[in-house]
Amino acid sequence: RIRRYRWEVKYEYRSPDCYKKLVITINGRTPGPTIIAQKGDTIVVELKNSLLTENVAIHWHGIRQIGTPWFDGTEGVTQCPILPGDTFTYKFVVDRPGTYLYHAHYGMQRQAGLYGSIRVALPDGESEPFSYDYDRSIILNDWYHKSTYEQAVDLSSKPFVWVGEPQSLLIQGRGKFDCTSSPSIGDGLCNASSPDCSPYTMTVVPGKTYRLRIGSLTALAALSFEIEGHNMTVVEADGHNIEPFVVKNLFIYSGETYSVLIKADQNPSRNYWMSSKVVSRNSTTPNGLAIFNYYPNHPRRNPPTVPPAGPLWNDLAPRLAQSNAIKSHQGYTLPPPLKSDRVIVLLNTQNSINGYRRWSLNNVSFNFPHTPYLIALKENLLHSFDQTPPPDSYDVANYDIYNVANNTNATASNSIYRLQFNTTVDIVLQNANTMNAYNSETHPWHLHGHDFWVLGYGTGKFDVNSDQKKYNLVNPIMKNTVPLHPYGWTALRIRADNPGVWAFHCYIESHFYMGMGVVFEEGIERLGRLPSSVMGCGATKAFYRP
Ligand SMILES: O=C1O[C@H]([C@@H](O)CO)C(O)=C1O
Repeated sequence: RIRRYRWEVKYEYRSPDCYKKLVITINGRTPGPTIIAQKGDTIVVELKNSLLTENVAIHWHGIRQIGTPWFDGTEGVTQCPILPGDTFTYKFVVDRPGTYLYHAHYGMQRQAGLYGSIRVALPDGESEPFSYDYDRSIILNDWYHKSTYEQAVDLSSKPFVWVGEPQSLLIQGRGKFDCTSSPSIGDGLCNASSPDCSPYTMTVVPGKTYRLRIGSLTALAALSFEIEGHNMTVVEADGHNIEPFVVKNLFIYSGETYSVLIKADQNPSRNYWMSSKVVSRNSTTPNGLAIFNYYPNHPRRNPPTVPPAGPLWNDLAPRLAQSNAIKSHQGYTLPPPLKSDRVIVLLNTQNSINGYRRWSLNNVSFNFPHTPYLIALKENLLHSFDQTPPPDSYDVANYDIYNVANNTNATASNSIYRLQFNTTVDIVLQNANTMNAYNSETHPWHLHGHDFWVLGYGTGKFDVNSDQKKYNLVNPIMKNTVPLHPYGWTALRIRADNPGVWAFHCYIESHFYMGMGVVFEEGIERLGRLPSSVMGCGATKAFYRP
């Protein structure tokens, strides 16, 4: 079946957390419309860019784009940006059931509000290994009052200006900024009586079980999410069924999706708080709140209780425990190949390069190319990017991950990793100290075009000989986004079997902007002609035939 959407993308004034600012909407909405489809459907989105003076591109997060790598929507990697006034048509197949997302993938535009959910149902006659009465989706987000332009200029300045902690947390596009907390906002910009300025409400019928699909698209924050007084049974992660486990609060990193089952089995005469809280950073951002409304109570009636405080921001142990608890559901996820053909270890560091603050992998900080890689490779425009491959490892013996390193040898480059088609590749993410003493941060890493097996997490420096022996090769989960914990490592295995060019990057908007990503190419020679609609920029102008 073909599902067609016609979207117009625009800047409009909104007050999602009571503070009025320009946000990007789709057909007037942020979050945008939910795409609801069934496995095997073809999604066609005709996107009109009405941003007036700004380009755009949309990434379909978690959809592998098998056979359509040019519609992955990653500006600079798979396509030229969509110019203001242009209409671009994305067309791709949703080949697996599960919970996915979509969002802008141009600069840091995602955090301006251009995002939404994708829900893919099973084919008729098939059922999940769990049951529920109703299906709902929410997106968790954080929210800044500065525009992405101001942030981009700040981050690119000498000395750099950090974006800081977000002003609010949003649940399904709604939050509450305390207008009185900032006396400088006295000019009507902060309006607690705006109709936008009210919490999201999820209404439930007592006794029923809800499948809640939760996605996080925060620009910076790692979150803990909970529903006061209710346990959640986690059953799906990034589109894969997992062995169910029960939590009071769910840790969710930007770019991840989970399905949880919640039974509305508490005292039905009142409402309950839904709450999100920043973890892993000593944040000043107040918790995000929404209302879990038991029908027929009034949906706007506040719960009679103080909202849950959430876990301690700096308690790493329960976060590691949750990462380690996620195992694939027997019979639903293919086991990984037992050996890999290549191991790429990526050391994550914060660096100073020519006085600019950057993030690097193995001392190489990613620069976007002027010509999208997919087109450069297919059309043999190899002069358009650095052909020296980036390194497969770092100086493991001599690098101290626990100290501030001066990294004087870091460079910036737009080179890419070329993987041999149909090989098995291990990627080990290695965390380290930032440029501040005693500080290592959580980084959510997202891979385009693939799901990877998560073979393990560890603390300290990864050791090829001993740590590989501890890999879970029995029931590792497959995901597309995974946390790298402070001072830790995360080991992934992929099959390089999807012809195309794929970004792999930290999901923190400002970090990817500051160079925290790499790009993989595989099997490019197997692809047919590229659609001309993805061309027209950089060195590809000559190949564009409308
Ligand atoms: O990239 C970053 O910069 C700041 C901080 O290191 C600046 O001092 C921070 O927390 C980041 O994640």
